Amino acid sequence: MYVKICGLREPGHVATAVEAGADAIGFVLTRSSRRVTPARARELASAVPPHVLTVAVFAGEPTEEVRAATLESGVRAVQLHGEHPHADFTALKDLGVTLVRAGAASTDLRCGALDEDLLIVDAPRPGSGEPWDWAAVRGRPEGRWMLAGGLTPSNVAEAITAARPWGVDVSSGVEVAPGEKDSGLIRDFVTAARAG
Ligand SMILES: O=C(O)c1ccccc1N[C@@H]1O[C@H](COP(=O)(O)O)[C@@H](O)[C@H]1O
Repeated sequence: MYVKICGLREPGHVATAVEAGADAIGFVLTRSSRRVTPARARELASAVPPHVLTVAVFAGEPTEEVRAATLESGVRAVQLHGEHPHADFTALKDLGVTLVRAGAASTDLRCGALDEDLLIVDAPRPGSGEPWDWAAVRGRPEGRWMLAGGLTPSNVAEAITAARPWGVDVSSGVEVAPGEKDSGLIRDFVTAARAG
């Protein structure tokens, strides 16, 4: 089970996620209580070993802004939320980073439909911590796809059973307050996801 921990802002939480065995770590570069600057994302990403994917998260920014922020942060993957045309993914190909498309269950559920490398199937309001009907997508997404939206250490096993994803992605569920991660919850989430 591939595990991504998103919305990290502090070096201690980055270290915890790496030690706990996360496969990917996300930095939010869009409007959010978890937002960090590209410079801060670079600082945080510099402590992440190469086997862990560093991801910059965007939601609706123009491609040129995404490109500039990605280069400045030095991350190895870009995650785009929202209604992006195929051309936006094509325009980012030359960056040589992993492209991640994120959308709700109503979007095209074939990973690679827009030339992305990974797909995230998320709640209607990304980053809200709101659970949704995970079972509704069971058997529908194709390829390498992660389930997100309202996952926590307590419910991730149930969500995996319901939706049968390739991976899982969490932000709110490992926080004690909006934007405030908790090391214990990060560890618990990775353990529960792997056991699920
Ligand atoms: O985490 C955010 O603040 C965020 C803001 C805008 C777009 C995406 C965001 N995060 C993504 O949302 C899900 C996690 O949601 P949840 O908080 O666990 O319910 C995940 O894909 C994050 O990368």
